Amino acid sequence: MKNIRQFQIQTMRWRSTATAHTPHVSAGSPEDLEVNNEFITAKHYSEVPGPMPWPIIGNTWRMLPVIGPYQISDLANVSYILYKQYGKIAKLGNLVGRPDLLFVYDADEIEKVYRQEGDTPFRPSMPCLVKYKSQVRGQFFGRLPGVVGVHGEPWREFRTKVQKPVLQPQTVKKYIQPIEEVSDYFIKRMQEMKNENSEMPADFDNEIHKWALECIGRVALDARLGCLRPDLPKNSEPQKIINAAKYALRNVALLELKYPFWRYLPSTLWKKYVSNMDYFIEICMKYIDDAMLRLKNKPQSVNESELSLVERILANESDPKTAYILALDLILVGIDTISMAVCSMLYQIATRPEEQEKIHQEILKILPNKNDKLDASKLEKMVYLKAFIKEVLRMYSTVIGNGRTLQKDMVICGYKIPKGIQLVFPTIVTGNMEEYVTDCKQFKPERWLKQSSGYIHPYASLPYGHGPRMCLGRRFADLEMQVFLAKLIRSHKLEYLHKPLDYKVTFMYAPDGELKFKMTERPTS
Ligand code: HEM
Repeated sequence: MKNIRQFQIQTMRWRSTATAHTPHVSAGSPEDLEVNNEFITAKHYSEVPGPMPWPIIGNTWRMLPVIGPYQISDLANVSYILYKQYGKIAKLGNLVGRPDLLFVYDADEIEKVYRQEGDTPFRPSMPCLVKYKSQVRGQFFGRLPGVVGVHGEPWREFRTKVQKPVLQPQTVKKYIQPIEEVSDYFIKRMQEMKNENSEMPADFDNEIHKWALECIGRVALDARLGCLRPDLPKNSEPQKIINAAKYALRNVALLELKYPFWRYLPSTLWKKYVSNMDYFIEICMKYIDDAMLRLKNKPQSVNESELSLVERILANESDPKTAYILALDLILVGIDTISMAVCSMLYQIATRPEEQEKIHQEILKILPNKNDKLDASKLEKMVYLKAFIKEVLRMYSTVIGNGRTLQKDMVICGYKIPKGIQLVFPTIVTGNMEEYVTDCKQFKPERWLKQSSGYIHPYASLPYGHGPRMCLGRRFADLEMQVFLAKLIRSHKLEYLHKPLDYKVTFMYAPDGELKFKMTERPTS
């Protein structure tokens, strides 16, 4: 709020001088002049349209149970409603304990913000995690507490250390075979899970979470955690890790928007959040410690290309804590995101037989024999499957939007927006706007193929975000989805024979209901 007040005083000053200067540009080049003119002619921040705040409680009441019209589970619709009511920029202001939220639905303006974000972009999500990492368990996390819920220089320093090993295609390729092994085993388990109608159990989404944790275990810990064992008890450690990671992510929106009072008083929800995080770290650390011990005792590989992700990080780092903290971050955000994306992919495949057949035919050509194994060049050839994945993420973006806290004043959609405001880029809306995507209402994976004639604005559908802060796990996420779907559809036909499901926001946006897919083995060739 202090920033907004400063900004208002500043803009009053600009208005009172005929040859106004903005605080961050000096009139010189034609571009500077253009920016200056933009600031002079832009409308004041207070004129940005949006729902009227109530006295004292502002707009937070809109998220409250019963009386509030905005439900967290319905945030995707709220994004649409704000767009329909107010246009390409809408302000949800006067929220308890937090800066205003400014929804931007203009892909050109989104591009402008991303292009100017500098090398320490600020993604405002999860202030509860910021407080947990920096204050509640500040001693444990230390000076470089990872990337999630970390900002400024500490974020940049940590991200620089891990960026190359995590995103290097060479490292990712090393995991094709391990992810294939985990996925093959999971598909076998799915066959065993089938009921008398050949359908998956009602809690199949939990089984997908186990597959996701098993994949992350291979990537971040070099270990098979045994999550897919048929006899895994409900109170097993892997299941507890899944529950704790889900709890941590799924309560962020509640803590941030519905019950933000933890900022002032340690509310029950906040205390639960802290004890859940403590518990999550305690169990994960056991597995991470085991992994580190195993790696320490393993004969050193001289060839860098042989090294796993963790080994690469350990080889470049004198402090093993980097590998520990990276593993915690990847496990925390890498289970529920990919699992809910896979739930969405499976639902779309099962309910779109024509597209499923195209995927099947493509995979058959690439893997003609039942026991053929995958490699990088085969995955490369799966252009239709990759396009299908992109199209699901466009129409049903698993993460419904991204955000940035403005680090300098900017003109957006013709309004002067002060530093400190939190921008929301609702991918779920912009990815479905005709202006940015030709025939946006049609599900058309072909639009992503090279020869397609349709138009897609490059900043309208960004499921993994953009720029230096873009999703750190995106290469693994793409690999895991591709490998699992390719292997499943190569060998099985998938159907969904129940009432159509609606999509809902938990933290992720995914089908809401029991995923009782029918799975029929295809004749082997
Ligand atoms: C389909 C699945 C996934 C989607 C849609 C997704 C989406 C996103 C988005 C939108 C961001 C914010 C990026 C930005 O600010 O520009 C993000 C950040 C992040 N994601 Fe993902 N993600 C997925 C899977 C994963 C997986 C599997 C992992 C871990 C293995 C992961 C790890 C991360 C991390 C660590 C960050 C924080 C990066 C930073 O702040 O530096 N994600 N993800």
